[in-house]
Amino acid sequence: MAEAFDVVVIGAGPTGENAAARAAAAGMSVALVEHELLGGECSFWACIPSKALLRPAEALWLAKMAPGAREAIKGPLVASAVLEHRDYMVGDYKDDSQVKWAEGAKITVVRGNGTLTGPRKVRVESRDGTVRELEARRAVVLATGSKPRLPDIPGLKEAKPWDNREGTGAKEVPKRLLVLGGGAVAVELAQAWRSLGSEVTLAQRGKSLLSRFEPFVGEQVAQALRDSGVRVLLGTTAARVQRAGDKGEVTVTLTHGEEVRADALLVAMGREARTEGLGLETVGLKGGGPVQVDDQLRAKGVEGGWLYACGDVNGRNLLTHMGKYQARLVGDIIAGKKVHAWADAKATPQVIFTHPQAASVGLTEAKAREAKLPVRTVQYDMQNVSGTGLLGRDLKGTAKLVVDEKRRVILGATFTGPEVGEMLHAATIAVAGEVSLDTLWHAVPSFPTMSEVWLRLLEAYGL
Ligand SMILES: Cc1cc2nc3c(=O)[nH]c(=O)nc-3n(C[C@H](O)[C@H](O)[C@H](O)COP(=O)(O)OP(=O)(O)OC[C@H]3O[C@@H](n4cnc5c(N)ncnc54)[C@H](O)[C@@H]3O)c2cc1C
Ligand SMILES: NC(=O)c1ccc[n+]([C@@H]2O[C@H](COP(=O)([O-])OP(=O)(O)OC[C@H]3O[C@@H](n4cnc5c(N)ncnc54)[C@H](O)[C@@H]3O)[C@@H](O)[C@H]2O)c1
Repeated sequence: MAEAFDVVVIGAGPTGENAAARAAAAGMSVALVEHELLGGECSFWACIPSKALLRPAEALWLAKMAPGAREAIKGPLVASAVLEHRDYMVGDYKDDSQVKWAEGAKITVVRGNGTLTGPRKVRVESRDGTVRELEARRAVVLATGSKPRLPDIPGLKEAKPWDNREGTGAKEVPKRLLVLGGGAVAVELAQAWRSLGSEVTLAQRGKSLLSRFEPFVGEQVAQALRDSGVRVLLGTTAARVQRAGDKGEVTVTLTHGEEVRADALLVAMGREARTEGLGLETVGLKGGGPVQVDDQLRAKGVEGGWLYACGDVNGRNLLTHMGKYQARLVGDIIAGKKVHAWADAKATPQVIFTHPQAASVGLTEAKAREAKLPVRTVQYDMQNVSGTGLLGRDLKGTAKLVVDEKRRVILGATFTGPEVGEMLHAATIAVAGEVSLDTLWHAVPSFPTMSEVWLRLLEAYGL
């Protein structure tokens, strides 16, 4: 006989954990199904380890910009200590603390692979072959995340390249690393492994890095990578890949004809929703792509509105904080609240944790113009505010606002520079809250912080 819960959540990454927590906090009984580690990709093989690898290099870079501290630095990063710090931050790849948290939140953890077997029905098969049948009285939430995309390039699969798991989890620093891709994973991990001593080449098919951001972001991050010794190749990608033996040198022939040899090859070419084998066809959906959802995160095309999908699996915004946002809403919606997800389309923030950092929220100028909005932009150099100069010599960056001229509200904001990620939330509040420029003029930034750039931007606008 099936075990009944109000809500069954499949996948215990940050999204599934939050959906389960919110539903449990509203008094519902919740089963959280996970076949690997509670905490998901983000905690063990993505956000946390990548940031743990990047932060020491950023701290060293900032110290080198501060006279007095600079002179105290006697050598490069100690790679073994950085890798140890990474292992500490991922809890040595154990999820004990998360299990404890789930128990405390009155969530029933069910270990095993979850598949839909029909409306409101989930079958969980554990590694030892034990099967548990679950039934959801109110809702099933899919939060199965995503997996790396491996393009069909001759020899690539056979060469056993690194994906984000080895890219964040490798125990040794490769002498030579080739990174394929030019998005967030590529730039962050290229910089991280370069800082640990690898000779890094990055090959990006497009003409710029980080193409979803304002164009100056990709240009400045490319320059920073080059300054730190990464060879950045734009407009080229792998045409063929060959590995000598099982663990030997890898040779990649790039589309412009050059051959690059490396000890490790990292594929950072985007991600795909994890929906195959999930039993979607048993409820009338197709597997293989993201689960299409409406603004209440309900799967489109499923009668009765009992199936939800949030986080990477619905393909709306592949970011932990956006998955968690959707998850909180799903918990509330199942509990009967009338809410919907609108920040996805209007006010999604993102920080790229390279040094310098890049941070943006809302629409870029190009996207706003594409949407035919009445756009005016203002831009200011971060180095011209006292806060930046005090943080260190020769630190630079750019701040840009995309303003809706008619409504005098900010549609999008982008910052580059040292630690600008921590400045982003002010912009997110302004964008999500549609705070008028005239009101923002009275939001006084402290002196001498980098946030004074807000004053300069508003002055540039004409206030
Ligand atoms: C290298 C890297 C760095 C990143 N850095 C950042 C960052 O700094 N900030 C940020 O916001 N985002 C970052 N991201 C993106 C972020 O990792 C994802 O957006 C986030 O992990 C999505 O969370 P999720 O819970 O939806 O999915 P996941 O984290 O993928 O979790 C899904 C869970 O479901 C489980 N699962 C899947 N199928 C089943 C099944 N059938 N049965 C049982 N369990 C199942 C999986 O084992 C997994 O635990 C990064 C991504 C990468 C690759
Ligand atoms: N700090 C952060 O917020 C952070 C960090 C890492 C990852 N993430 C998120 O995780 C997701 C995955 O990151 P990602 O960098 O893998 O994906 P991405 O979509 O950001 O970038 C993919 C890159 O691969 C290239 N590419 C795709 N297909 C290709 C092909 N067939 N041949 C050659 N090049 C190809 C694209 O041009 C692009 O540069 C993203 O949504 C990203 O935002 C976020």
